[in-house]
Amino acid sequence: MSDQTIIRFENVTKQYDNDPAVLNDVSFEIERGKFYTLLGPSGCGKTTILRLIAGFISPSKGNIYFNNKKVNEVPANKRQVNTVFQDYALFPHLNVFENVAFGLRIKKLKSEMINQKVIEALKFVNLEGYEKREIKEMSGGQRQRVAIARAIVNEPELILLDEPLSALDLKLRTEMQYELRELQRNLGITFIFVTHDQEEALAMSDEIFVLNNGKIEQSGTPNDIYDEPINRFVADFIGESNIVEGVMVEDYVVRFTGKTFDCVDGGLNPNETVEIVIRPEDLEITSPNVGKLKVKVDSQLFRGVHYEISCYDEDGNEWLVHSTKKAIVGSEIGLNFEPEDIHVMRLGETEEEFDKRLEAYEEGSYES
Ligand SMILES: Nc1ncnc2c1ncn2[C@@H]1O[C@H](COP(=O)(O)OP(=O)(O)OP(=O)(O)O)[C@@H](O)[C@H]1O
Repeated sequence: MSDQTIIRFENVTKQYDNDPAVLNDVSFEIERGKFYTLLGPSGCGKTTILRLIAGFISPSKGNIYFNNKKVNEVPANKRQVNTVFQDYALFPHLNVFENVAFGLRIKKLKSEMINQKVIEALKFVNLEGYEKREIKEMSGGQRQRVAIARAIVNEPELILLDEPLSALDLKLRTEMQYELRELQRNLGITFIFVTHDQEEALAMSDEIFVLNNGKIEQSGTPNDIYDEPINRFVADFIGESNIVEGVMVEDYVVRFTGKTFDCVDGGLNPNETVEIVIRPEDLEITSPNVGKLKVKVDSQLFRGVHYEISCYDEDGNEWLVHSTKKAIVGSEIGLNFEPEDIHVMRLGETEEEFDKRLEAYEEGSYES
């Protein structure tokens, strides 16, 4: 554990009543001053993690530490945490100023102090001058900023954001992604952000936790997760992928679609069955006799920045290609890629096993 750790989950399981566990033996650490994203499909347990951190619910098993102190039973109002909810949960009968001032009034701060802090928080979210406005007179994006001002005015150590951008249209959503990221950097407070939108997670986060069925499948920087997904779920969930079965020949050599290719992976057993991921943007279109793979173009969609081309090889595997070059539907083309574009995944490997294998392999001491 580093000195920077603010939250630590130690083998946390959460079960509601006698239902099956919605979080299952989850362990992770959150560091000070970073932007984290919990990413995963509906029902995977993202909100449950936020509610455990906020103190709205307690774990069924395991421990939660806040600044190295166990807080399993510490109530929400005794934690230095503020939550921005999906619907913002603003008070419709109070104006902008009073919405932001609410928590400070409960703490019984002097009115000059409240004034100063509220104005400062509104300045931070670019809403200076909006103090007297009614909530119903504010747009979706502005309401979002009021909710954030209400969270930061309390100077929490941690801000939790539960899908705060999901109600906004695409343009405003993109704008708010920039704003939120900028705000987090300027404040230096840890943000934990929940989304099921993978592009949003990749764009905003220092670190992403990919969740599935109450477990963390993989955690890491956006680059780590995009470039080295550890299994089919992560590869599929983060971006689009071509996934085919293969066999490891030896370190740096893998066989798939009946051919042998150089790759950059190792630490696997010879003849071990593996899964291969190649991202659509890493496939380059060339003539059929030159390409490493020969495929037939099945369909093509223009996506603005690229064509999305669906092809099939002779074994019936589908290959999705993102290319600025147009292809002809029904024609044969070749596909090229570099050794580092091939990502090899060991079947059923956990994140811990993956990290250990990589470490041992890089140190040259791997024994399988
Ligand atoms: N109070 C509760 N009582 C019983 N089951 C619950 C309760 N709250 C959540 N659950 C269940 O726990 C599971 C995880 O829910 P959670 O809200 O954490 O998921 P999520 O990943 O945030 O989903 P979404 O993206 O849809 O909000 C779901 O199956 C949900 O039905």
